[in-house]
Amino acid sequence: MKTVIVCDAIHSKGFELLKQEGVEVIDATKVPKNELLGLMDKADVAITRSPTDVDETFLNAATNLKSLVRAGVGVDNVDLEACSKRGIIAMNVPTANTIAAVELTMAHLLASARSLPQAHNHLKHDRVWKREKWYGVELCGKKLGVIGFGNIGSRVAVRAKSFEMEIVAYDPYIPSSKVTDLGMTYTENFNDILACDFITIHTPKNKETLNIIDDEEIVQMKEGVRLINVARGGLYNEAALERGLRSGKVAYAAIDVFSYEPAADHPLLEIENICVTPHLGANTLESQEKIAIQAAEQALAALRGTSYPNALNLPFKVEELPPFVMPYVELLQKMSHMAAQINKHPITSVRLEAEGNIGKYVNSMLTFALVGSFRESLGETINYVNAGFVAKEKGVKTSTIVEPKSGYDNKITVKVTTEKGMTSISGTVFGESEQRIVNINGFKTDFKPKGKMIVFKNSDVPGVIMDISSILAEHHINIADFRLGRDEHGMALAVILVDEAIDKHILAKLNGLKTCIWAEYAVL
Ligand SMILES: NC(=O)C1=CN([C@@H]2O[C@H](COP(=O)(O)OP(=O)(O)OC[C@H]3O[C@@H](n4cnc5c(N)ncnc54)[C@H](O)[C@@H]3O)[C@@H](O)[C@H]2O)C=CC1
Ligand SMILES: O=C(O)C(=O)COP(=O)(O)O
Repeated sequence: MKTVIVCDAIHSKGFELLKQEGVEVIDATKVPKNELLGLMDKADVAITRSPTDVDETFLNAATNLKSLVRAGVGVDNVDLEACSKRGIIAMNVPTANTIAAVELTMAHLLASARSLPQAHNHLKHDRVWKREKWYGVELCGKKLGVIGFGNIGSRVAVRAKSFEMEIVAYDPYIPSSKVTDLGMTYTENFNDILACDFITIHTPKNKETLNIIDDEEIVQMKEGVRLINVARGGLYNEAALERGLRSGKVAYAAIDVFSYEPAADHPLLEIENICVTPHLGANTLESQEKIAIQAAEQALAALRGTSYPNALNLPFKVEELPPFVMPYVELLQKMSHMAAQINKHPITSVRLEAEGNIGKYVNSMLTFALVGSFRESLGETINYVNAGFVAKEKGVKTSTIVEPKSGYDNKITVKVTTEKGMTSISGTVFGESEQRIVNINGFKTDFKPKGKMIVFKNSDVPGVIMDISSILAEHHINIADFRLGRDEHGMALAVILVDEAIDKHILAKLNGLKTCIWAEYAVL
């Protein structure tokens, strides 16, 4: 039975869904992280949240892991490259907690304007009624700098605009119209953000965004600026933030995330003018229910191998390939698998050539050629995630090229080269999905890439078909189809589709025929 391990707390609906589908579920949500490693070898799929670091140690323990679902957005604590090298498909659940994080940001924005937690504590815990101590500022008319205008940042901006704030957005990876169409200001100049009254950040944490706000930036900010971070700890350098807050340059900070978590002993907690929450961005009932259901659905899809929604480390995005490409990728994988079967030697290069519109997708398609080519020697251990790494590790050269049309609307050719020579197979798709192999090593042919087949190269002389059919008849092998291609140098290549499997003795007999140059067997 397939096993899913749930490493961090998720809503019970996620557990229910997994159990309902009959998979074994290990509930490791209360297991200490050092003991979790001891359970990891049982899991085919793991569901994690931010408390579980998916690093080399975790992955070394997860010897059977095939997929990982991060039940949330941020994957800064998931080593995607290490997953890819192991062929583990990593997915996240990118939008189910958007609103939860947006609304927490709004709460922090308002709390920072009016020092809500401090006023609350003063009254409730100190029992002091001192209205004059708690003068805040208004959001209305103030500038809000938004760093990162994705799912969360853009929605925070829309809500803040309805509070009559002026929005200035910085995000070099989006078209400016995404901002300007909303009547907001788009800037490429980070100084425009530093000139704002409030600044909120909503980017992923990576090399580029780590410490994006440091001492140098704080110096340039307005006196009394207010900073909000509901994205990731470390985007604002925490030591610099502490200095800014202590000096009064930063009037207030509202922080949900820390560079290390749990952060119950964090130096920022010592500071007065701050509102902190323990990474609550995604913690609404609605969001957790949605995330758990989606994470469970993604885990189940991955277990079935049917799809990998929101996969992060596939070298292509299946959703981005137009439907007409899909039969070609399937065909390409079969052609490459066939090439590797009829030329069973260590592969030195894989080349993909394309003609017609399909040429636009040639780079995304290369992965399928690699998976097909390695399937014969590596079996199920090769997949779309690790194919590129395996090729690199084995020193297999890869290349793609778009060629001018040669008669077909679209045509793809895979050239698999081994130490013994190159095998070239071309194919096309008729109508919406009729896959056909149309050329093998320069010999024209036309057959569906399906089933058991003998590929037979011979001198083009009379009697060959008879010789082949009598050997097959002798072994009670039924011929389902026979396709013959000839060249102008007196050679021919036949593809003989058969109903029964061909063993090595039959193949040896075929190879022993006088007219035979070589005969190989392939199953697609
Ligand atoms: N506190 C919490 O519990 C939660 C935190 N998050 C975090 O919030 C952040 C944003 O999440 P989403 O909006 O869902 O992600 P998203 O992927 O939709 O948006 C991120 C945006 O940041 C932009 N960006 C990337 N590098 C940038 C750079 N150097 N400068 C400016 N912009 C840059 C991207 O172009 C993108 O538009 C993530 O770090 C995520 O992990 C998300 C959900 C809950
Ligand atoms: O989705 C995110 O990026 C979050 O930060 C939420 O994290 P969590 O699942 O609550 O540990």
